[in-house]
Formats: sequence, C-alpha cells, structure tokens
Amino acid sequence: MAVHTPMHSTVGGPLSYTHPSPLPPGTLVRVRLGTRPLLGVVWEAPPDAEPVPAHVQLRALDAVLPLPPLDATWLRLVAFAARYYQRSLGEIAMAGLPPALRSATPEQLAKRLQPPAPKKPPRKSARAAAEAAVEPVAALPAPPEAAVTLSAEQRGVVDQIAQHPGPFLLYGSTGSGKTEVYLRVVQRALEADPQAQALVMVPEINLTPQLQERFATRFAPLFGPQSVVSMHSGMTEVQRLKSWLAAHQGQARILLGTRMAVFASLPGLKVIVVDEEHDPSYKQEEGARYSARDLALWRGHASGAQVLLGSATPSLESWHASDPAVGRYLRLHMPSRIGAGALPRVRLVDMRQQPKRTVFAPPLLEAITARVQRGEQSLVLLNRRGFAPVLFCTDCGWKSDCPHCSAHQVFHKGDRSLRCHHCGHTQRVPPACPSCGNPDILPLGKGTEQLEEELARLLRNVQRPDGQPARVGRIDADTTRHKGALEAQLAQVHEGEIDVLVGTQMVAKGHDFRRITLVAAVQPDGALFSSDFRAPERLFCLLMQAAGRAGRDAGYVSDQGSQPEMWVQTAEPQHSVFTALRQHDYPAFAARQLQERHDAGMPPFAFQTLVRADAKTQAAAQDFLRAVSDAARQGQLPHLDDVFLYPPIPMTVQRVANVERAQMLIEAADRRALQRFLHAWQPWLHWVRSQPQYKGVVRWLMDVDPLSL
Ligand SMILES: Nc1ncnc2c1ncn2[C@@H]1O[C@H](COP(=O)(O)OP(=O)(O)OP(=O)(O)O)[C@@H](O)[C@H]1O
Ligand SMILES: [Zn+2]
Repeated sequence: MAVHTPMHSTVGGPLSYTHPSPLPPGTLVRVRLGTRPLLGVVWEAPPDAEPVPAHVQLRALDAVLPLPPLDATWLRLVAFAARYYQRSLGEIAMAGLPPALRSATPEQLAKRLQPPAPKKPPRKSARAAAEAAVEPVAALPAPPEAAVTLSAEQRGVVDQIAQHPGPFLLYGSTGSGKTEVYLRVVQRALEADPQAQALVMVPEINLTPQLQERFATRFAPLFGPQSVVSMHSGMTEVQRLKSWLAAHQGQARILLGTRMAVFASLPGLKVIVVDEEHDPSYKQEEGARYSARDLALWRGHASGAQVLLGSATPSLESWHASDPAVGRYLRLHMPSRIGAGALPRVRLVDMRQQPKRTVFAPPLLEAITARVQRGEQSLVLLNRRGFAPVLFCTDCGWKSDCPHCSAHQVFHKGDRSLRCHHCGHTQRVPPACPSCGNPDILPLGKGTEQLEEELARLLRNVQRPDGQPARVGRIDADTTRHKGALEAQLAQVHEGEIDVLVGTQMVAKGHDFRRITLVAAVQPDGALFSSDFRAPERLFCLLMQAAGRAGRDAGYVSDQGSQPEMWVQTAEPQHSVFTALRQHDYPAFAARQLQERHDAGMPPFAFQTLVRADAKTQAAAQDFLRAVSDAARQGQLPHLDDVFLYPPIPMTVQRVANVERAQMLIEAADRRALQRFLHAWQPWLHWVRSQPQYKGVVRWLMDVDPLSL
C-alpha cells in the first residue's frame, strides 16, 4: 500500500512509500528522501490523489516508530495551520513535533518509553485512581485547594465556566486571582475524566517559574508527580522529547508551555488556557508565522475542548470578539483585586516642566527614596537595554551606526562594546571618533544599564530600615543571558534583597511581586510616535501590566500604611493612553481604539497579510513585490475585487545584516475572501520568484495576521 507522508518542507504535497501492512493516518515513520533519513507522518491520501502509475517503483518505509499514532485532531490542526498560514504541510508538521524525534530510531524510542497509563482505570474516583498510580502521595501535604477560599468573583466565574461551552475571555484585573481560576477549571476537567488533559499556555515560561511551581504544587498531590510537564524553548531537546512523549501517551495530564505547545499531541485534551492572551509572544515571528492563541481557539473548537483566554488587558481582537453584541466569546469579568487591594494611584509627571535631560523628576526620586526607607520595593521600567542607544561625536556629528543595518549600535558600558540589536554585530568602543579623531564621544539617550548606574548614585546615601544601604538591581535580556540567571535574580527580588529593580518589559508582566508598592515608567513616550497602528494598544497594555506589579499584597500594603503608586514621566500627559491609564479604564481605552479602527477599516474590522521581500537592493525587493502584485491582477485571481493591495514600501528598519527589506500590505474586509485570494496567489509568488531576474536575488515570505507593521 502507499503511505503518504509530508515530511519535507520544500516539497509540496505528501510523498508516497510502501509498507507491507496498512498504517493508520498519524503513524510516525522513518523514511528516506534521496539518501537522507527523515521522520515522516502517515497522512490520509488527498481525495484527488492520482493512483500511483504501475511503472513507478515506490520505496518502502524504513521503519515504523513504536508510538500510538497522532490523533485526527492533531492532523487536522496541522492541515488547517498550513492552509491558513500559507505554509507547507510538512513544515508545520515538523514544527509541531519535538526536534529530537526527527533523528530518533525505533530502538532509541523504545528505550525512552515508560509503560503506558492504564487504559480504563477501575471505577474509583479520579483522584483515587491517580493516587493509586503514584507512591509518594502520603508524604505530600494535603491537597492545598482547601486552603484557598475563592473570592466571590472567582466563584462566579468558575461557575459560569462550568455551565457554558466557551470560548471565554476572562477579563480580570491585575492581581484579581486569574491563576486560581485556571487551576480550578483545570482541576475540574481532570477530575471529571481520568483520561482528560489540559493545555496551559503562557507567553514566556522562563518568565513565570512561579506559575509552573503553582501548578506542580497543586496537581502533583492530586494526579501524581509526573502529571505536570512543560514545553518551551529553554529546555534541552531530550527534556522536550520527554514532555512530548508523556503528553502524547496520556501520562501527563497538564502541559504547561509557550506557543510551541499549541502543537503538542494531547489525545485527551479537554481544556485550553491561554494566560495573558494579549501577549505578542504568542505570535511566532519566524518560519511559519502562526498565532498560538488563534490556533488554540481553532483546536479547542475542533477537539471539543473548552478554551479560556485570560488577561487584564485583552487584545482588541479578543475584546471585540467578546463584545456581547458580537458574542463569539463569553466575556467574564473580575474587577477586584484579591483582598480588596487597591490598584495603584497613577501619577503623571509632566516632563515639559522639568529641566531638559532630567532622568528622574525630583518628586519621583523622593517617592522612591521614601519607599526604600520604609523597606518597600520599587520597580523602574524602561523598555530599552544597554547604556545608551547611540554614541555620537560632539564635533563632527558621527554616530555609532551599524555597518550592516539601518540602525544604531547600542552602547553597552559593562563590556565597553557597541552592539547592534538587529544583526548582533559587536565591536569595542573606539577611543576617539572614528571619523574626525575627537576623543569626546558621548552617549545619547538612556538604557536600563544607565538607569541602574544613575539610581545607585542618586540613592547612595539612602538607607533601608535595617540600616543597610539601598540596593539597586537590574533585570533585562543582558543580565539574564545565562541559564538560571533570571530565576536567581527574581528570587533576590522576592527575598527583599533588592530595593529598586530596573527592568524592561520582561519584569512588567505576570510576576506576583509581593512587596513592590511603586512602579515608574520613566520614558514611555517613544511608542506614541510609532507608525504602527497597534503601538498605542501595546503601550497601554505594558503600562497597565506594569502598574499591576504594585501593591499586589493588600495585607502588606495596609500593614505598611502605604499606598501603591504608578508614576509615568511624559511630555504628553494629555494623551489618551495616559488619561485612560489614570482611571485604570481599559474598557474606555478599548472602546476609543476600536472606534478608530472601525472608522479606518483596520483589524479587527479588516484582515491583513504582509508579503515581505528581502534582496540586495531596496529596488529589487520592491520590484519583486510590484511584479507579484501585477501578476495577481493579470492572473485575475478570485476575490481580486475584495482585497486591497497596497504599494510596496521599505520596512521601518530597512536594512538588516546587509539585506534590504520591503513589504506590501494586503487587506480585506472578509477573512475568507482574503484566504481564497492568498491561496490562489501563492503559486504566482513562486512563479515570479523563479523568473531569471528574481531567482536567487529575492527571498519572500508571507505573514498572515501580522502583529507589527
Ligand atoms: N481566593 C484567594 N484567596 C487568597 N489569595 C488568593 C486567592 N486567589 C488568588 N490569590 C492570590 O492573589 C495573588 C494574585 O493572584 P494571581 O497572580 O493569580 O493574579 P492574576 O489575576 O494572574 O494577576 P496578573 O494579571 O497581574 O498576573 C496571588 O498571590 C494568589 O496566590
Ligand atoms: Zn546590525
């Protein structure tokens, strides 16, 4: 018989192989393409597949992996994602499987496999069944769920989720206890069915070791120490394979992971949680550019699993979909903080009233000082790492431009380097201006490294209640490069060893800090002038999330006699982003943004796709885009009248690593029309690219539902 397997990303459709006995779709196999041994997945033959002509000699499969086949929903998910994001089946299938599986032989796999979970456990309660399978239960503390009494809002939400199929958007304030809701919803699903599995997605798992721990502490006593596994890019290939196998075979009941986990094999999937659903990290920005949140919704629908999205600052897409007048998701609301804690009071500092080059306005510095003296912690947010974004020469105006990109090299003082954050090009700081020899080259602008240094200087005479000098720390991509560094630094903050933490967006979201009572955004204005229509949404969300790190422990705040505060230094204090922030009024902000988008015909009221072209010259990249645009018109593609093709333009950062980049936006009011158009257009892009003037000169990619323009 013929086996159709789409294992190779550049080959269009499935390939055919023979095997002595029929194999069900989803079976994992090893095959050979030319001389290359590869992993393959048995696929259903497409309905329009031509029978293999008699004279064609098919090759035999090399081996069948000793694993249960991937289930039908997984195969459909992969097929849907490939179609929707305009990628090949093989590429998505391989992206959805753990890399270690690609090279694993049946023998190696057999060694890894643990005995599968009992298929039909005796009719005991689910908990008893799960406990029976695990020995050390007695040694573990009693299930801690009894220790937490749900707030009235949490209870209300949990009850609604029990009575409705979903999908849900849980709109809950920062510190309203959304995690506890996730835990209850997951627990109920797993107790109701001993085969049930839950997928819990977080934007960046290494940013939330706390969440992992909470799930493990709660569920290990109930479902066994192996019941919670995780999946994210910080794991080794072997660890990922282990998690994948545990989920695939049903031993793992809860999979906690980043966007890649949306493709995990979970035959018993009954509930999907997408925490911080607004977070841009759910969008894969390389290769197959999928949105894990959107795929989670599709997967939930396809597999009959309940989907719960959660956020204090939902994406405008989800907010709109949960508008009762639209009604695609059920919106659930938890407005109050746990323990009746207050959201921080927002204080705007008008920087136009401050001397030029002020980094910390005096009242902000006083507020931070007072908190250090009372033993409270402060968080200073600046979304730019390094010491200064650029060095410049006071004489000739030379700037530290990257030789390979249309961007400045950032000055890092720690190792006295200039580093391009786009291509990674790194060099030593020159002793004098490379252009005119002037030894006076100065940093321009501020990064987190400089803020840390400056704060340490400003607070050098300030003491904590224990008489120790104030301690300033920093967390950003530079301080957390090494494995375990982030966890160690967060632990320092939680243990109170740091009084003032300087950080990027990395520390602004998700963390349950207990003793931070002040958060300050020192230079947020840059985002107000971006050309990307999503920039205000992103800024508002970042600031709301950052504000949400202050005053999370109502008991601590009142014991201290303190008041949580969020400070914002801005030259645009009247901007609607800040006025809405001041009221903590997400709905008002969202309503205004949605109205604007509606009037301008932008997402979520329209659907977009970007086509990007990379070439040696900007002209070649744009030429290619014009040619494919013309091809769409000449080819009279379906729905040509329903889609709008914008002219090609250079990308904001036009050149990266000596490659010129151009993009072209395609927009349509109707998602299906856009999809049909793209599908018909795809072969034309390949065809134009194969023409002599573009072959080897231009690379292109398509980004469906792009998140940044
Ligand atoms: N019912 C409860 N009783 C007591 N404490 C609770 C309860 N529910 C949650 N908490 C605690 O409240 C704090 C905030 O909860 P959680 O971290 O889940 O907030 P969140 O809604 O996810 O906030 P954010 O959006 O800021 O991440 C946590 O320390 C949590 O342990
Ligand atoms: Zn560069």
